[in-house]
Amino acid sequence: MRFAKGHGTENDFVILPDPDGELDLTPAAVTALCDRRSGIGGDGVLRVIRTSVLDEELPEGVGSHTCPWFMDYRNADGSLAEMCGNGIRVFARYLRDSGLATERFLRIGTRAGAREVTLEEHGDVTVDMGPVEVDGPGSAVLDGSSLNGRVVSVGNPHLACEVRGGVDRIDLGEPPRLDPAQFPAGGNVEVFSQLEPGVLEMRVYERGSGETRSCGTGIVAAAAAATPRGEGATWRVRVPGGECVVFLDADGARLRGPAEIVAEGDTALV
Ligand SMILES: N[C@@H](CCC[C@H](N)C(=O)O)C(=O)O
Repeated sequence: MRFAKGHGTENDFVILPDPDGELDLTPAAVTALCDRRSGIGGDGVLRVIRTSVLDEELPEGVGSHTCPWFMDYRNADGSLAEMCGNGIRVFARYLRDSGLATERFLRIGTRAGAREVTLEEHGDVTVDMGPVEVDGPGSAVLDGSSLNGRVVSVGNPHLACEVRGGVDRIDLGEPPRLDPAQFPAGGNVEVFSQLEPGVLEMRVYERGSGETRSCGTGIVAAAAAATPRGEGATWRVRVPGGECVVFLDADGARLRGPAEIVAEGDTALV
């Protein structure tokens, strides 16, 4: 099986080109690929498949005539996720580099709906992330203590928690415990602090992958939680793996950041 490896702010992915949907991608195969010692290593898998050959039910607006390609995203533990903000930039870069797409403006299908992606002239990739819902308060139990935040949906579920004293003092070694009534399918937990006007720092514990160096949807969730309700804003968000920019307005969010393909090869793990 051909594969590529890519990352966006060091959130890294194994990319599997499967245009005609011939692959039986089991959770066990995903965990084997993502294993950092016995596999290729990654926070998740991006299966590149034509929307027209997918056999799962697609969200409204994700038709093969409007979105030829579907980002079939899997977390490192093999679970499915609705959306991946870093992954979709890497996915777009792969489509373009491999010649599967020739345009700079792409519309890509995801389980959270269709997303418009622009490969910028200067190298970064901008994604229209769609609507962002900032809901009521929620909490997580981390390292025996309770952390309060806002429940945010960016197509996938997040708890974005503003913390005092910097994000480095928070131990994200163990999975945060979330209220199953609020997060029936689990969730991603972000801790963030404002460093200066317009600049946030953030760390994340991702559902299905553990602590990662970055999470694009998490970056958007933190930026939305830091913005007073009803206001537009631009935030630079620093994560351990780099920096992204979030533009928020009444329609939702756009996320801009880097996307790189670093290797290609063959694997017998699938
Ligand atoms: N790393 C991603 C998010 C991947 C999915 C997430 N772990 C979930 O289960 O919702 C990003 O960049 O957004």
